[in-house]
Amino acid sequence: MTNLCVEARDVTRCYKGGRGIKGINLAIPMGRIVGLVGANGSGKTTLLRAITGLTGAEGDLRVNGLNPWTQRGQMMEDITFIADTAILPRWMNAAQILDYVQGVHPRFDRTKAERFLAGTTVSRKMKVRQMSKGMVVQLHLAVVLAIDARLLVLDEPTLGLDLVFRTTFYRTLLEEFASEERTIIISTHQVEEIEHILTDVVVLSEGRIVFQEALDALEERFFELRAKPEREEEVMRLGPVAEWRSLGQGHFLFDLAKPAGVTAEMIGLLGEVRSPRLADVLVRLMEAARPETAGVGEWGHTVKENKQ
Ligand SMILES: Nc1ncnc2c1ncn2[C@@H]1O[C@H](COP(=O)(O)OP(=O)(O)OP(=O)(O)O)[C@@H](O)[C@H]1O
Repeated sequence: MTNLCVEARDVTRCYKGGRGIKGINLAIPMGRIVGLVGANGSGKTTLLRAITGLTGAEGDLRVNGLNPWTQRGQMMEDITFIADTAILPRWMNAAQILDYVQGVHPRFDRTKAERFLAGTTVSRKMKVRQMSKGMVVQLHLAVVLAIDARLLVLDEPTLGLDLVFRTTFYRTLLEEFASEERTIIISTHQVEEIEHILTDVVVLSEGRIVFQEALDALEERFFELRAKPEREEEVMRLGPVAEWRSLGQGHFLFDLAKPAGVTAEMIGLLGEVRSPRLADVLVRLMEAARPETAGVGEWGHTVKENKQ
């Protein structure tokens, strides 16, 4: 029995013009909370739809050990997939939605959902169209948290919500759903909002995975150096993976995994070193992976003027 929740080997779904996802290799162990990050059109939704069996693809894909295309019915008993929290049928009231989920999902615990809703402002008789977006999220959370699934797939679940509801959504998810036996995959554009709950991050660019790493390892791997102009030539010789300017000062991102031989101590001799923000690392890596910005080195260099 495998302890991998998602295992993808060379998964490819090509649309016209070479768009889609290409050669995806992924191994997500059970119990992880994975952030799927990438620019618009990078393939996040396509990958999540393949994982949930909604989109066909070439290659090998196993979800909880099952084939999403030939064993979808059985596979979905253990998965909850939310494409958008705003899609609940507007003409139904909260109680009818719970009736519906109870009818279609064998692992739905109605009592648990009712208990969760009792602590919110959503009443059982209220129709979805009468609810604010925040209330719809509460209702959605009640459904999600009451389904005893081993994999929860969320495709930009908090789009269009205000900060308070976004924060509540993720906090509740972490407190009420996450466990060692459950895996969560969340696609998002706002990685800084969820980085505190993630264990891993996967970055897509133009349909390919350009980076995947556990967050713990990321902290050990990446350093940001602010160097004085007179030291910049020396800095460049150490092979930063990206560089940008802010208020005239050069910022250099180093990945200690490449090139081999560079250490934090060597970097520290050339200026002020700090841990970069995750969002900064990911944005620089995504920029560097794009053909129009890629330059020297495996990731390429990006030189950007940051006006802030
Ligand atoms: N059914 C389809 N037919 C044709 N092209 C498609 C289809 N679905 C997706 N694509 C293309 O595949 C690429 C990846 O799309 P996808 O929706 O997976 O990206 P995404 O990363 O989720 O984007 P966003 O962040 O904007 O939601 C895009 O270029 C898109 O136009």
